[in-house]
Amino acid sequence: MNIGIIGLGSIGQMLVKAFCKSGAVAPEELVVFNRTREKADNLRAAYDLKIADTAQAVCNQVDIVFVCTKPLEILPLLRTLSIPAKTHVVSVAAGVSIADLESVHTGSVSKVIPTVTSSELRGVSLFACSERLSSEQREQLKWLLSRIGVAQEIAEEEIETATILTSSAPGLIAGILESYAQAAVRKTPALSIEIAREMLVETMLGTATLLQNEKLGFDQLIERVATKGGITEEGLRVLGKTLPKGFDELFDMTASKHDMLKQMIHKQNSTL
Ligand SMILES: NC(=O)c1ccc[n+]([C@@H]2O[C@H](COP(=O)([O-])OP(=O)(O)OC[C@H]3O[C@@H](n4cnc5c(N)ncnc54)[C@H](O)[C@@H]3O)[C@@H](O)[C@H]2O)c1
Ligand code: PRO
Repeated sequence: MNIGIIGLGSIGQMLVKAFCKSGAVAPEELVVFNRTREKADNLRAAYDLKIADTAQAVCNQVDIVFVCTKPLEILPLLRTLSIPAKTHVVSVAAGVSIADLESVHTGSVSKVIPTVTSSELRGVSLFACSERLSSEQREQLKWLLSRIGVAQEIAEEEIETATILTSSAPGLIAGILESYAQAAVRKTPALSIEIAREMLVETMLGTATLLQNEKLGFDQLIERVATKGGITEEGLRVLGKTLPKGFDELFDMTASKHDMLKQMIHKQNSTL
């Protein structure tokens, strides 16, 4: 199976690394193109993949192509290409819908929202497929994504909220952890920020492992940690007062950003 990747930024490079690391794809089966050639050359130093000279050249020689450019770059790029109808086009862009993709490609299209944690073969890739997909194409996509983490098929109307739980989450969690560490050091300046960060990372890994291995619910873990009348209970009370409002705002603002992006994409599509 030949797989194309157009755009080798954070997510395009992650896909190359994850597909190779998982063994899902042999490097020789990958055909890549990036606007700046240097990124492709750097990857080539580690993986024996093929570098195409143009995006069109990628599309001419693959069964499935992952387009990993920014949301506003996807449709203009796809419009310049003559993509064989048998080629399955997968967009990873937030805000670009299946209908948008179907307006620029006569063949099968899918929307995937990957996550950077797939470079560790962990995390959730969201996917939604067009009705044009054959069952083989759908199974192939699901298989590829399940090799680099959990492949979660999802209705398009749910994908934006789910993106915040899966794809944005590593960045959001890092932001939460930084704020957690900074607050600890503000409280106790003798504590080093580096040690505070290390303690949180190890604790987060332990927490996730415990939840998963013992199949604990969040409420069960809370009960195990929070001694009745103890310290953690007090911390949870504070979180219960402050976090719901903050998380509601987070989902509202990221939904607004998705809406803004979709409007720009539709405006762009109607003027092209
Ligand atoms: N970063 C994430 O965690 C993440 C997660 C899910 C989805 N996405 C989506 O992935 C896409 C890329 O995001 P990113 O964070 O990797 O951005 P990025 O800016 O790191 O990468 C974009 C890459 O596309 C290349 N590019 C631009 N136009 C091109 C063209 N015409 N032909 C070939 N290459 C071209 C750029 O040179 C760059 O290397 C976005 O649409 C984003 O919504 C990102
Ligand atoms: N990274 C992309 C963004 O921040 C999409 C979800 C994760 O826009």
